[in-house]
Amino acid sequence: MADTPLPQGVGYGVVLGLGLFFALVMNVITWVQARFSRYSPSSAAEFTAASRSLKTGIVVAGIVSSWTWSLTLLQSATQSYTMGISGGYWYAVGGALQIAIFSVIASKVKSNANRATTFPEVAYVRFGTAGHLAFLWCGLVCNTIVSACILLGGETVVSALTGMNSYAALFLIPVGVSIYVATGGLRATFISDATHTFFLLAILLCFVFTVYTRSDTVGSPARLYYLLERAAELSPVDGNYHGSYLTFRSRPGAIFAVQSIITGFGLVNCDQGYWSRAIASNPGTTAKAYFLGGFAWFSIPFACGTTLGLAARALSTLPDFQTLSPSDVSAGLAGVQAVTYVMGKAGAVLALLLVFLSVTSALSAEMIAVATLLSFDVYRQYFRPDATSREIVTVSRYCIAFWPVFSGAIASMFKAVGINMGWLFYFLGVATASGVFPIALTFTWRDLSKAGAVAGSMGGMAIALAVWFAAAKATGGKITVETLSGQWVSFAGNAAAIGAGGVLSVGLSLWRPARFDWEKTRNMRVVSGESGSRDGAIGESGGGKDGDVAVNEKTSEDSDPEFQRLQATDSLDIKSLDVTFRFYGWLFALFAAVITIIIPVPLGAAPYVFSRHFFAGVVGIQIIWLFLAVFLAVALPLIESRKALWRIVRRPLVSSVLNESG
Ligand SMILES: NC(N)=O
Repeated sequence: MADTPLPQGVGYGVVLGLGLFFALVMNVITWVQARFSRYSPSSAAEFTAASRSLKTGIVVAGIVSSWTWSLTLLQSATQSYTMGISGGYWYAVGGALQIAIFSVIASKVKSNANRATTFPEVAYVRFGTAGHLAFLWCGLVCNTIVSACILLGGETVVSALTGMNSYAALFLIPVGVSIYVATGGLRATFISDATHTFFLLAILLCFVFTVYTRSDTVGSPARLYYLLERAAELSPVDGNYHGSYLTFRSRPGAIFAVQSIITGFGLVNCDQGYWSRAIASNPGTTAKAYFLGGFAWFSIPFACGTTLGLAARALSTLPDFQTLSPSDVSAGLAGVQAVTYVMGKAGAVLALLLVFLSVTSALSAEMIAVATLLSFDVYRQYFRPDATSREIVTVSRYCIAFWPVFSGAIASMFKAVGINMGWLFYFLGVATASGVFPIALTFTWRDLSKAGAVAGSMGGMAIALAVWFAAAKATGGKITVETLSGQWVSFAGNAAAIGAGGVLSVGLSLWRPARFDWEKTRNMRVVSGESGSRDGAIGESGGGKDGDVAVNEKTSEDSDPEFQRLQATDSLDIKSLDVTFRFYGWLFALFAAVITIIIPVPLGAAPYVFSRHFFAGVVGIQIIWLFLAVFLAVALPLIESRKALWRIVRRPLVSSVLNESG
């Protein structure tokens, strides 16, 4: 994009002004909550795990918002722009499956390691230092690449729309986020997530309605259909049936489907953020929240692909639509250019806000995840085993201050050597998917051995990198940024990562099974000196009352609330958790079968290009799905927290009246 639709000042205004405004609002909320509810962010359990007591709606909002990266919005549109409607669909499948499968894994986390805070901690109990360091490495690699990817997506859009200096954007975007995360901890990220999700979905709905009902250039599914037919004549998709953008019979779509699913599995398993959320939620609500979160999140990349990506391709047939260079497309600018063309400056401002919101909420989740890993698995594990709750919170805050600088520097290095967000997306699977089997099996399979866990995660990563480089050399003659991002090359790296991780971890464990006793992880030690719970906070759970898993409360002589909490949660009803595990196992299998087989396979197997009516039906489903997401991620948290919100609003009012009259 040569000219920028907005002045540079708008870029700085949004990045710094809006970022600091959010920080201020979140600080006020955190202060009010610490003052008028029972949760204080000075406790480690509250800071890193939100006292493990959040309700379904707020966890759904957190999951949707933290899983909606700049990459989600931009790359899904790019995929549909380049390979047609199946691109955005497969992007959505890839991410939604991984979130939804956590509903199954989460029951196992609860029943087998409810006292854990991080996934490497559990590896330490099961496999000792080697397992701990291997998993910690996987976690840190994942958080580093994801943070860089999120920042590069945000930077590309901010500088393309406003001309803001790229390196300034990379370092300034995280400033406001780090302030509110450092003060409020995980619960602050959940609350900001819910707010972000509301605006994000509202902006997305605005784009969808403008493109399909109000725009002079598109304005209806029928007109978009007509323009896409022309686009297929002018620049047909190599490997698609009749070169059409409206078919699932697509070779690049099929390759991307596999890549997207592998990458998604690698990302959620290696990202501490998703384990934190599994732990933070009430046992009765965790599984439900993950399933609903995956279902709601699907609507976002699906809409970005089907609306923004396809609109960009359709508009490219018009003479006054600015041509996108291959690097613009790879950097994720297709969708942004489409809304800017359709809505003018208003579209540019909304796109800027949309991407900025997604960057900040996703980055806040990454920051808290990294701070949790560094404070629990480095500081407490290797430097200060008797660290108190307060010390852990202090170290977490230093880590949150450090992470923006570190990830900004890494992203700048990538930028300087010509690596953009799209390239990193393909690299993510290569770098993380070897951890999928070893990490997931750590919580679910007692026979997983130390050799299997370490060789699977670390050996798998080494094999994946070797295969990736070899494939680039074999197909492109040399190893360059460009040859490494070829579709078959990254497919080979992704497949090697998940395959080698799986074969090594399962194979070595079958050879010498560990026969692990889950009581050891159920009795893990927790941080000493936990306290800080008072009563009633935003998103607070009803003590398991609304859940589908029984929690047998026990009374204790001990006055420490954290001790009492553990007494209660340690007596989780394992049988009920097994029922939850089986229920969500079946539900997940059904969801996976529908979105990966029942819908796309017949569509892809048949020599079929969507008819005009069929396409209009898909657009309708897309809109209904977005509204369902609004209900699950915006309305539900408000409905569930209405009493706590009212208490928080009422207490300052009552105390100020009492102060005045006293
Ligand atoms: N969060 C993802 N995979 O977009």
